[in-house]
Amino acid sequence: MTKFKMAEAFQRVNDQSKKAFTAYIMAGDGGLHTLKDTILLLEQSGVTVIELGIPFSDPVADGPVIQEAGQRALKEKVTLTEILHELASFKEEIQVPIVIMTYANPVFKIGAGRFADLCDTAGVSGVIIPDVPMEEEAEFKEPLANHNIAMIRFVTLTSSSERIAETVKDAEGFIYAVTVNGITGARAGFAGDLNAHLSRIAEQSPVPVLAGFGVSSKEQAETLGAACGGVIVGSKIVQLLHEGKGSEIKQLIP
Ligand SMILES: O=P(O)(O)OC[C@@H](O)[C@@H](O)c1c[nH]c2ccccc12
Repeated sequence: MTKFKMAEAFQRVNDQSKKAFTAYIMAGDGGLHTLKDTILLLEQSGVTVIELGIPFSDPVADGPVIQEAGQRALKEKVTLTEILHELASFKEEIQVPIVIMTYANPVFKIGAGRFADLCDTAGVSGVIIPDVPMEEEAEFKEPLANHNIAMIRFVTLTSSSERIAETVKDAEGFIYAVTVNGITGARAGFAGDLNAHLSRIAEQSPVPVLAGFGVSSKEQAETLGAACGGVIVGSKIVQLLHEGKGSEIKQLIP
């Protein structure tokens, strides 16, 4: 059921002539007991997909806002297994598809097979592991595929056209199109030819292409979304939640 739930969510957005909006949050930031309410808030705000980050001690791609959220979550001592158990406990009450964003190490600790089983029990639709390149994805992807859970791939600004073609071929869930070189977090602006890059990927991709890194306003979401399937917003949402301003999240969605 799982990856199909995500495909249905994208279809619904498309039927309304809208673009997808994926919200990233850090599991355990504010305590694991807040997870359900945060997910329900995002669902009510109108997000299409939730990317649920797993705290990790060495988050190489995370910018300062996400790193700090990870530090707060690590202080709560929440583990990948606990997060997936917690998710399983209320999965019947949420509609919005969930994608788990974790570095490879927490998965290695429990094993890729057990990870896939726990994701399945938690009703997870997809998985993003940013430190696992396509060449090494098989050991994670196969057990996930047995449960119809998508393994999401990245395209970056420096990916060659051959690389892009290879990445979108058999892509699952969506393509994560990274909009800047570097780490996550707000940016003043984007490269002038970014929209051309995004639409080139979107033309070839069988699944939606979502642009992420540095998107922090509704205007940016609109501009980038015009060239592809939509956007992913992380740092801005993590910041708003931390400041107790979760009710403002809906204003970011075009
Ligand atoms: O925070 P930003 O700039 O809005 O970007 C999303 C990003 O934080 C989220 O998708 C993410 C969090 N950690 C990551 C690690 C790698 C790739 C992506 C991520």
